[in-house]
Amino acid sequence: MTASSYSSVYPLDATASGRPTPRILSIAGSDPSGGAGIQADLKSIAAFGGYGMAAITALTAQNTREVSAVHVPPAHFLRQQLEAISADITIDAVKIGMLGDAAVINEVRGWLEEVSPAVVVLDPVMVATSGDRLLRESAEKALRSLLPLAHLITPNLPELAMLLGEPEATDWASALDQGKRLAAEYGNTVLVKGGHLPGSECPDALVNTSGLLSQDVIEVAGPRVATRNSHGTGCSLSSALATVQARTGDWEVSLREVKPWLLGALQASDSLHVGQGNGPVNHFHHFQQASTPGTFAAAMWNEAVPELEAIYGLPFIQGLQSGELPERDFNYYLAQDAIYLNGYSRVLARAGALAPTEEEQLFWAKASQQCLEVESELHRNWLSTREASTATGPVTKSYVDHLLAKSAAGSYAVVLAAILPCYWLYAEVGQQLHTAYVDAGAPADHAYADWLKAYADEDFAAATRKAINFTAVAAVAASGTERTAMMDAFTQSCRYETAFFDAPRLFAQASFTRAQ
Ligand SMILES: Nc1ncnc2c1ncn2[C@@H]1O[C@H](COP(=O)(O)OP(=O)(O)O)[C@@H](O)[C@H]1O
Ligand SMILES: Cc1ncc(COP(=O)(O)O)c(N)n1
Repeated sequence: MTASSYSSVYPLDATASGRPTPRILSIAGSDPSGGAGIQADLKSIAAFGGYGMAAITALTAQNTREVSAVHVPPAHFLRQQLEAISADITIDAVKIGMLGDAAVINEVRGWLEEVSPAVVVLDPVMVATSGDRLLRESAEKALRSLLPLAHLITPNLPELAMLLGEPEATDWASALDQGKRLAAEYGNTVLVKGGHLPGSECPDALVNTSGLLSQDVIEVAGPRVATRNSHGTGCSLSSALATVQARTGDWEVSLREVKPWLLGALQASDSLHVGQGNGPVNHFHHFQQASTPGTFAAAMWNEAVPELEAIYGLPFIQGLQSGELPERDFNYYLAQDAIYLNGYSRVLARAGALAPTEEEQLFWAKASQQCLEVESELHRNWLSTREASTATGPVTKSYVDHLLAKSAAGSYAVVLAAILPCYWLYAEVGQQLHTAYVDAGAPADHAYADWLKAYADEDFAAATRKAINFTAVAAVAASGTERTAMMDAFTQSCRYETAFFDAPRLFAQASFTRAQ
């Protein structure tokens, strides 16, 4: 048996939904491969709920491996683009990226002086990740003249060194010192980025020495992701910061919101399969987790698949399927299940108490009652003739404690996420075991025939689909923090499901050791 990439109980698909927004202008170069430049900016702006606009400074021919050509259109045409936008549209923030040459820089400077946008983030792009130049050397002086017009400057370490005319920093402390010197020289805030340093950590820090921040240096830690896919990280970070800053007006809040997103985008970059070189980051990874009930359900399923694989590999499940499972293990499982169901019933009742609609209240109240009925059925029909320990086992205790803790915390969405694996994984395992039993010709002399026949219950599968839907809908209404807590609770419960099926083996082992 294997866990397929799609749930057999619940149909997974996704639909899009819209969101409201600040208006953000990117003044940058085009990367036709979509990972950096205006393409990355527009994705990042959209990822943070902004309305993205783009005035193109230069066209590059590039992919994930190299920049093979750069074409800079006449600078006065850029000015026309900028004026067309500012004549009509209120711009809440501007992000500036690749500028190409001094003529372009001068036009941008002239326009900035005229319009004075409320937020200006300058990413002083000089060299691409691939090592190709994106700013003429002769334009470096002109670029420095733009710095006083920016509120936030986001150089990488080579760019920071060039702007100061110093050698590149090789450790974090000297990078911060350089950031302080640049901030002091131009009177603005500098974001010092750890991307170009070695080591397992990848911190960023906001630096401002004129008292604009709560401290001169606000460091936001983060782990380094082991990936080559860092094409466009600087572009993505700066445009995301411009967008959140336009909404919050606070650089620290903005960085603390953007940094974990960028980390997730780097971690999810492999799934994009774009190019052979330094690939792009996955800008919409967080959206894909929760913008619709379908996407959240799919994200939960992704978490559940490894646990299902583990469950199918357990001697308990394999023994249940073949009929060779020692009866002692099965009895232990049934006795623990009865204890578990009693606790689970209380948590289901709590979900009913927290439910936002009468339909859901009724669903969970009924589920809670049915759970107690199954518990007494277990005692009446399965346990009355068997010998099994009635003490609460360690896995049962931990699993129920985990559920009770989530229900005590009071978030309906989180309680549902904790409850769900018991439905979903049980229904999946039931269906697989039942199918395997039927495929084997439904042998009547199978030791667990009655159990396997009862396992794949269509009413239970229908209830599972409802439970998944309620959870996924609750996720869309939940805050980002609550969704993270949901995913945590869901994953934890999935792990307990696996441990629960493995508990009879561990109990038998421990009894054997004690008897020695
Ligand atoms: N491997 C990585 N793991 C985690 N974060 C990274 C990694 N590489 C870059 N970053 C982050 O990406 C952003 C861009 O950093 P950096 O690579 O220094 O700039 P640039 O893209 O301008 O060269 C920063 O927030 C940095 O911390
Ligand atoms: C048009 C354009 N703008 C900026 C960058 C820098 O991005 P990165 O340094 O992350 O490759 C790029 N490669 N292309």
